[in-house]
Amino acid sequence: MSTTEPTAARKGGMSSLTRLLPFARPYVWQFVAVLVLVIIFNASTVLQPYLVKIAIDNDIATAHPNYHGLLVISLVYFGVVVIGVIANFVQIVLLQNAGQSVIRSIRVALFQHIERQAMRFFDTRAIGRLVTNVSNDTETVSQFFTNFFLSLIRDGLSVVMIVIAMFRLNARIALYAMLLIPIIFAISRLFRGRLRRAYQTTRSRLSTLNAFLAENLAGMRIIQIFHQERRQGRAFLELNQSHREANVSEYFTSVWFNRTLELLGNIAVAAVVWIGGGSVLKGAIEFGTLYAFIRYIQQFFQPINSMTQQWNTLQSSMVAADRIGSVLSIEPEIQDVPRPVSVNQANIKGRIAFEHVTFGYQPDQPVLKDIDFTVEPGQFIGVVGATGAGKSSVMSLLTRFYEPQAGRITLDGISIDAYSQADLHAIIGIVQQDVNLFTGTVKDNIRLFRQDIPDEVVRHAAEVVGADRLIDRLSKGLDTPLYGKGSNLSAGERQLISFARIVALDPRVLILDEATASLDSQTEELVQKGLTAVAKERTTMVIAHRLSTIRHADQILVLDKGRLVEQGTHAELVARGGLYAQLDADSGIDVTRS
Ligand SMILES: Nc1ncnc2c1ncn2[C@@H]1O[C@H](COP(=O)(O)OP(=O)(O)OP(=O)(O)O)[C@@H](O)[C@H]1O
Repeated sequence: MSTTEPTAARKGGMSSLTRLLPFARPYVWQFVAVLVLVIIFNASTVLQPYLVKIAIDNDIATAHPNYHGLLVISLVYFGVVVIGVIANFVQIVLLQNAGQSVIRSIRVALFQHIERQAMRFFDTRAIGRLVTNVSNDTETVSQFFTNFFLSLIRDGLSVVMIVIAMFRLNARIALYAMLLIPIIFAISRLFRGRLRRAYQTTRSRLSTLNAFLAENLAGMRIIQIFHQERRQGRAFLELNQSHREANVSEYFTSVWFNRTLELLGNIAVAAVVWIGGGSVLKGAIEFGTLYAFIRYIQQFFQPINSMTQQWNTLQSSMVAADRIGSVLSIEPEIQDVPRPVSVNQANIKGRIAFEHVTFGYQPDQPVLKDIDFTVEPGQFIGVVGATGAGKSSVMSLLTRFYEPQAGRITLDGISIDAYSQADLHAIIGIVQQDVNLFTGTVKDNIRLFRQDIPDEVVRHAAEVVGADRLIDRLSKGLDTPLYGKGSNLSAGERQLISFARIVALDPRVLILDEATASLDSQTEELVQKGLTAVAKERTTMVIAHRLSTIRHADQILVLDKGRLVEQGTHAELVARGGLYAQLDADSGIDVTRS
């Protein structure tokens, strides 16, 4: 959170908070029950001084002390306290349960919403920021549903009940007490801005500290290799120092505020003792009434203090709700058509056609221009071209991660837009150079947590790509846990897992995006053999830096600056003497660097 939150964000925050209210709908009865329990608890608190007053006036400070009446009042007092404690306990449990359930729903909805976004969404956003949205911002909003909501009803009701009780006891002293309200209001106003600024500064410095920590932990290897430990240590110290100062200052402001209210409370008690004591001496009011007044004045400050503190909660919840709302309001750029074609995986042939496709990540800067080619079912296609020629972009369009500005892409003669994205992604499988592994076991990563894929299939997939030797070496075989992104494996080993994954998931169309780059030549040969066997039954498109990988392809597409400049078999293209032939002359060399 920045130190100066934009006013617009705060203004929009209230409506963002209201937009999150539907998440609370399933728990409305729990909130109603909380309300009832809060009333019971408050009534118990307000009743206690009144019962003591009755005991003093009727049974103690009277000419005829009444022991029996005292016992009855004591028992009633005890009963009232017990009811209050039970009501308070159940209310806290119910409210926390409802509040946390609301947050769980918001978090899941937010995550699922982010999952549905097209790639452009992720291109333009820092992942760290989205993580903050899903974890911290939802946490902050949860305080609205628990602390703020509770304070509003509990403390608001307390104040009202105490005021009523005071007026019922003695209207004159109650009116004097009401003089406190504008004073409390002025003090709260004075501190409100300071408290908010102090709170926001602490939050902002904490998030800077977290970002620094996350970045440095992820880049520890670079820090150590370049001897930056001391410098980063000093930078971390400075961040912690500024966080410490902000925290102390926040605490200081809050203590100042509380103590000022406490002082005012004590001055008010002294005034009541003076005014009320005088009335007792004159016999205008009873001693018990004075006692009750003193207790009410003390009780009066607690809810007001608490409500003022909740002002911060409301402010931060509004900012957080606004940030959540701004993500939730982004409609996924790429959506399924209302009635996608129904797909039977077994009947998919895997014929792919690009029809005059033009595409740019920025619409006015095309990176693919008028791309037109057809891949017949079961063909093995190589795609080559220099760095930035557009090879990966072709694959991103085929998987519908992005949509072309012009032209059409079809699968088995049907535009890929007509398929649901879930079906399309089940038909087309991709292996990239950067392998993404998830926290879980080797098996989880091969079958991508799909429990319907049996162990035998996973093992067979590993054997096909030669990953079985690796797995046999691991301490627990397929059940070996992989740490953060598979850091306990080498780059090549991670790649083998991703090859096994594609075999296990069995897509009809296979895309290998420079996938064998991390493998040594011996392992690559093994993987190639396995993949050739797998590729036989399906359409395969391979982006290759090394021409040897695609020499035997049925067709090779040569891209140059976003255009498809040549197309044919290796022999045809070499004979043609164009760009491919030039690349081939450097055969064995990484063609992107040629
Ligand atoms: N997500 C993106 N947002 C904006 N521009 C992008 C994005 N991805 C790629 N580009 C640009 O599009 C062009 C084509 O990139 P692409 O990744 O398709 O090339 P490539 O042939 O696969 O390159 P390489 O061999 O280096 O992987 C490049 O100019 C690149 O800078």
